[in-house]
Amino acid sequence: MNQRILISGASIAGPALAFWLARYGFAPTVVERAPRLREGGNGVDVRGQAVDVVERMGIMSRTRAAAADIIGMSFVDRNDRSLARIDMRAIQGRAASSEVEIMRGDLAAILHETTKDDVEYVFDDSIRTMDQDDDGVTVTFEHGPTRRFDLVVGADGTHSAVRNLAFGPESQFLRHLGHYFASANADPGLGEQRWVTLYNRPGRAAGIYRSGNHAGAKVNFLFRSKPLMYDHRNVEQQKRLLREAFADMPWHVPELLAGALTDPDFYFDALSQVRMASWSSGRVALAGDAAHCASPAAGAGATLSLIGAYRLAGELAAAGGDHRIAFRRYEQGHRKMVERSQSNLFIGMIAPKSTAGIWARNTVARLPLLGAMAGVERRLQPRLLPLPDYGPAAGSQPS
Ligand SMILES: Cc1cc2nc3c(=O)[nH]c(=O)nc-3n(C[C@H](O)[C@H](O)[C@H](O)COP(=O)(O)OP(=O)(O)OC[C@H]3O[C@@H](n4cnc5c(N)ncnc54)[C@H](O)[C@@H]3O)c2cc1C
Repeated sequence: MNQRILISGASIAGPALAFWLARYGFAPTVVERAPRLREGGNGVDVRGQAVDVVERMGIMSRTRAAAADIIGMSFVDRNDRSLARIDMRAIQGRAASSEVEIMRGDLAAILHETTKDDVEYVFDDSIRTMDQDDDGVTVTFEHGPTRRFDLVVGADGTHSAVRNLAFGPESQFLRHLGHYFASANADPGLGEQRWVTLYNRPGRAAGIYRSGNHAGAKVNFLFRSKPLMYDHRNVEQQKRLLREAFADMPWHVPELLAGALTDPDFYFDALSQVRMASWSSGRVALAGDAAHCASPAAGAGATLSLIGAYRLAGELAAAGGDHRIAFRRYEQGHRKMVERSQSNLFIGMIAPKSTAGIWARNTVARLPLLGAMAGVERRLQPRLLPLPDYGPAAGSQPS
């Protein structure tokens, strides 16, 4: 039952889901709009239960070997004098745990490399229409021929095309968090190795992210703004908005901007959350940011995607491919963790609204108690449902 599964999106959620589906005997196909695997983005965290998922996938040693090894954030003034530092390893409890921060592109590459022999990947294409009936879904594509699948999963990010087709326009589900974020590859020859160096003006932050395992750097920009009207697929419009927002900013911003605006992997988006009452509609389900983006400000996107993909595939296997049972159980198992992550934002710390706010942030950052306070807060978090073990014995295999 329900053997052929189409997944839209080849970033983190899509390939992770394909991995587990192939492991359980399903036949996944991944369609990705970009002509190749996208390499952009900063470090993403593999935390909590996602560590177990990555270990069960057998890719933990590769993931750890590619770790970005970031220590924390260093706040500087316009003359590069240090104002304060935050050791993020202590705050996240990373130093004494097996959790990993890894460049998003490196994690995507590991997932793709691990799955490419067992999974059909189609790059440079996108779903155009989906037509569900009792037995399956007929899918037409922008370029390829019409095909028939048993199930479709949208793992195509915050602006998911699958969600648009099956659930309606994104305006119903996207919650704007009052900021825009951009990231690009550039090497201005600035910033400290293994630190994110940040310069602030009220409501704006420009930064250099220099990981421990890459020669180049990532440059980042965050600015406060009410919702802006632009086409999220039009990169030139996004670049113009970024240029305008940072036009008068001192420090090294002019050269960071110059580098970012010429990078082909330039990434720009609103900080927003996806909130939905349900993650499935008939034979179509959503995974990762498409279902429940917590925003880069939560630092949980990759973790949630890895866990959600594990649960979705595992529930399908456990239910013998019955999507009605599996989609319900996937949601029951995963939602609590999503809600917890969506309420855990730290935007205010990165781009305080006012000069006084920047001063207060720097003062708090100098307190030695910050790591201990975060540890207490972590221990007070509500307990999550344990990660199920969906071995082949957990349920019947698809026939
Ligand atoms: C280039 C890039 C840079 C990022 N940078 C950061 C960052 O710096 N910090 C951070 O916290 N998060 C970043 N993210 C988001 C982060 O990857 C996610 O929050 C998290 O890893 C969950 O991933 P996901 O697979 O659900 O979605 P995403 O990582 O958003 O991936 C969605 C995938 O679907 C593809 N896609 C989109 N539309 C279609 C379509 N119509 N048809 C087929 N494929 C489609 C996209 O090209 C992409 O590969 C970035 C994402 C991308 C794609």
